[in-house]
Formats: sequence, C-alpha cells, structure tokens
Amino acid sequence: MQLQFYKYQGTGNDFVMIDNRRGEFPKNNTKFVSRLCDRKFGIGADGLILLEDSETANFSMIYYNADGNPGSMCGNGARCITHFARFLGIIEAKAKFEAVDGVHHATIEGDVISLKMQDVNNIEVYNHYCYLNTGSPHHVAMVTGLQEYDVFNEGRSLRNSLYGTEGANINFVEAISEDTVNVRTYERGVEDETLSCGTGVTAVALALAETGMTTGNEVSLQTPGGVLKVSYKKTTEGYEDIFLIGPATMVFKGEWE
Ligand SMILES: N[C@@H](CCC[C@H](N)C(=O)O)C(=O)O
Repeated sequence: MQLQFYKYQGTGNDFVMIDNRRGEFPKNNTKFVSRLCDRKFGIGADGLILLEDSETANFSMIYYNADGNPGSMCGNGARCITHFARFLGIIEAKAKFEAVDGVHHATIEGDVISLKMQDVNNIEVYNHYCYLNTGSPHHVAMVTGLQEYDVFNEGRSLRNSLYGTEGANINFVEAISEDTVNVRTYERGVEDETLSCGTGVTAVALALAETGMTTGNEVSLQTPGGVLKVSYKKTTEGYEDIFLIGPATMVFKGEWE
C-alpha cells in the first residue's frame, strides 16, 4: 500500500501523522499500525495519528498507540496534529477539533501550541500516589533520584499489578521547586518509557495542586524530551481552564510502499 506520511514530535513524544481525509487508511489493521510504529521494521514512533474531516469542527483526531490499538487522549499528539492542520492549510492560528475525549480548542504561535484539556473533577489521592484521568488514565508518584530511577521496570510493574489489563500510564516525579518538577513516564500501549507524555504532565500538575505541593496556577514540567507548561484554574468542583503548552515540529515526510 502506497501511503504518504509525516513524522512529528512534541517534546520527544513522536508520531506518524497521516492525512486521512479521503478515508483510505486501513483503520482496523492493528498489525499494520504497529508495523508503521516499529522502530526496527517500520518508520518508528510512539503512536500513529490520523487527521480526518469533521462535520462540527476543523478536523478530527484518531490516535493509536505504538502497539496498534486505539489509544485514549494523547496531549502531545494533539499539539502535533494542530501543527499539522496548519501545515495542511486547514487552520491558521486557532483550531477546534474532535478527539476521543471530546472537543478541544488549541492556539498556535510559531511552533508553540497551547491546547485546552477537558475539565478534571476527580483526583484520587492515596498515601504514595494519585490517580486521575486527564483524557488518559494516569498514576502520579513522587520519587527521589529520578534520573537514576528504573522507570521501565517500576512503571511496567505498577501498570500491570495495580491497573490490570486496562492499565494506566505511570508518571514518576521529582520536585525542583514549588512550581518546577522533573517527570518521567512509562506509557501504556507503548509499553516503554517515552520522552514525554502530555496528558501525563497535565496529570502531574493537577496532582501537585490537589496535594498542596504547589499553590500557584501554572507548573513547569521538565521531561527527558523538553519542557512543557500546564496552567489551570482550581474551582470548588475541581480543575478547569487547563492548558498544556509546548512546542511541536514536523521532522520529516516520506512514503510507505
Ligand atoms: N503520549 C500521550 C498519551 C497517550 C495515551 C496513552 N498511551 C494511553 O492510551 O493510555 C500524551 O501525550 O498524552
């Protein structure tokens, strides 16, 4: 199958991006999606994203994890597809698009995309971690020595033992100051550590606010792939006006024969 694709990255979280407005992509072929994402036998990516037409918004985002299965919301992927939509001439500086968790709005200035996330009203706080859904399910745990931390083995173990077959994404966090933290994430569906996770850092920022570890309304999150910002408004219900802010770029384009 001849297929034109684009390769994108948002703070090192990388995606195969495909313009599927003609509807020609074999959407139920799990093996094909995972093959395209394979780093040795394919293009190589943490996930694959289809841009499709929408009747109510500028476009629609369909996201697959690297294992070939449809994923839940991908924050970094959403920032990348906004950049892609501008490249295709679908939008200029503002986007409204449909994703698996509902409608999102985004703005783009240069290569920096500010993405509005869904409100979060339920954060489960336990002794050693928080659990919340920011479009994708996330476990957030504070650790010491994050740089040397065994994110792969600890993340995989928690993902399977605590969350069963459904799984969750596992974020490990070390504070630098009240509003700046380092984050490393083990991603469900990639089944490995990725260089950053957008819904993950969003979950981290809200977990810090919920547990009183930060008192402002903006957190800077340093991931192995770069820096993201999350801002939010705390209400009596939970959190609203949540924005995930950071860069995204096209890396290359190509054809799959
Ligand atoms: N990398 C993503 C998260 C993608 C979703 C996840 N792997 C899942 O299906 O659980 C992000 O940037 O949010």
